Amino acid sequence: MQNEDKEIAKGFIESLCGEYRRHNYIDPAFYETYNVKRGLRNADGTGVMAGVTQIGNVLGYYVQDGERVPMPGKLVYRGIDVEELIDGFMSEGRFGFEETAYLLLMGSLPTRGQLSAFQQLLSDHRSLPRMFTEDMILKAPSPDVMNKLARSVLALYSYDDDPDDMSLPNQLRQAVQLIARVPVIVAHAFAVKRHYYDNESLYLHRPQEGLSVAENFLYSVRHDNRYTDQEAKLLDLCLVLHAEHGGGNNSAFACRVLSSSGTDTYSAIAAAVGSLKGPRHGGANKKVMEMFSHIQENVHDWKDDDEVRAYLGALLRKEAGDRSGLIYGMGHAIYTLSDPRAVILKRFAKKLAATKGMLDEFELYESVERLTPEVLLSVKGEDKVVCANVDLFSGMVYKMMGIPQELYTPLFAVARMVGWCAHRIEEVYQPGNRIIRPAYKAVAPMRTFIPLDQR
Ligand SMILES: CC(=O)SCCNC(=O)CCNC(=O)[C@H](O)C(C)(C)COP(=O)(O)OP(=O)(O)OC[C@H]1O[C@@H](n2cnc3c(N)ncnc32)[C@H](O)[C@@H]1OP(=O)(O)O
Ligand SMILES: O=C([O-])CC(=O)C(=O)O
Repeated sequence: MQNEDKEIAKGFIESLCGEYRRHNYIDPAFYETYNVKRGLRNADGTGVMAGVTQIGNVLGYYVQDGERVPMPGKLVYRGIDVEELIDGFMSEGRFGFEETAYLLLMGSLPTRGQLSAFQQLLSDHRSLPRMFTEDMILKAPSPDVMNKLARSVLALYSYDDDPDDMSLPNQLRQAVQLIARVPVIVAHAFAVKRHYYDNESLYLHRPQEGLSVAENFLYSVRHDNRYTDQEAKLLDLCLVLHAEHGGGNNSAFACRVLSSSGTDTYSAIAAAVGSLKGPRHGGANKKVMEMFSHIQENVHDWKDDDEVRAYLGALLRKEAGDRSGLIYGMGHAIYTLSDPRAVILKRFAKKLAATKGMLDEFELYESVERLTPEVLLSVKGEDKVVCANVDLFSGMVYKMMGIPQELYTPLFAVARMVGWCAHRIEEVYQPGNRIIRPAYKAVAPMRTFIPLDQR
């Protein structure tokens, strides 16, 4: 398009925006008038009950005499407290992500034999279809790895001999294949992104037989393939912590909504990837890093609470940062006093910061965690109990491991793929499940059609 035509098109779009604004305002008071559950949340902030699941449970409050009472957060996978699960495999010195994937998909902890057969199955399904990287990743690069991941998941449909077969064996095969392949897709999409957008050399590593998901990931994204056992075990822990979060989180629910229509696995999972990319959901881990670079640039004395408080206030008033009005890494739909994953990650972040000489930065994160509730109260009058969520410290851990920022949200997707697949299969196989179809209160008044020359 010529520059002049671009200007005309821009002017027309601006006039369309004015037209849109004139006819499309919805008064927020309607939510109360019509008792509409904004964000599918009840008036007390609890989520509307939209389904039944055996996969994961997220506890952040209890209800007493009709009141929501805050409590320390708990995350439960298939009835097992995640903290107990982690202690279990870590104390025995093994990787836990594959075991967690088996637990979440199947509903029971694997025996030694089942675990090694499952690891082998993942390994056998890891390689991408012939020419997939060349045709689907290299030829249409994206500056955003999550965008490339969503498109690649969708593209896998055309490489699958039975993409629409809804039988359990086929659904499980697709789930295992996706869990195994997504780390490879992410590694290749990242390499291609660096090559095309950052003018870096291109290297594409093949996954190695016998390595865990965490080891293979580090092996693939590093040009020299090198990693330490300590790094791989820490990444494995991060993957376990991000693997699942109940049926109501935005991406799992998106996956369940699509699955309830009877659509194929790739469509449902691509939608979940798209949801996770959002900055209020998994994309927050990348936003946390951007936010801290703004804080670090603009707050001169990181130890001065008044200065930090003032900057957080400016963030909330949309006067600083990305002007979204959000303090990323803080707040959660369910957790109140604490997010158990943030508690664990904070512990590791502190240990790593001490060894890397980054304690000042760690303490700044702690100040943001400590000061956000009072700033939310003073700026927005919001007195809900808010805590750090999983995204506050995960990025700092990844940063100290030398993992590039573009991979933070994709790593979340690598882990959450397990939860999405488990929720999809549950949605498809629950007897009595119906298409998910909530209602929207229509508020536009009726009017008559006006012929074109009379408008
Ligand atoms: C993996 C994950 O998805 S974890 C979450 C990652 N997201 C973030 O870190 C982004 C920052 N946090 C947030 O935006 C929110 O806390 C969410 C999206 C996580 C949860 O949102 P909600 O369930 O609506 O939170 P809640 O009911 O506590 O919100 C009450 C109000 O406080 C605001 N609020 C809550 N947390 C924050 C925050 N961190 N920064 C600014 N405002 C906040 C909400 O926007 C809402 O305001 P509104 O009434 O004007 O709409
Ligand atoms: O549960 C939610 O709303 C968000 C989520 O997925 C998580 O915290 O991991």
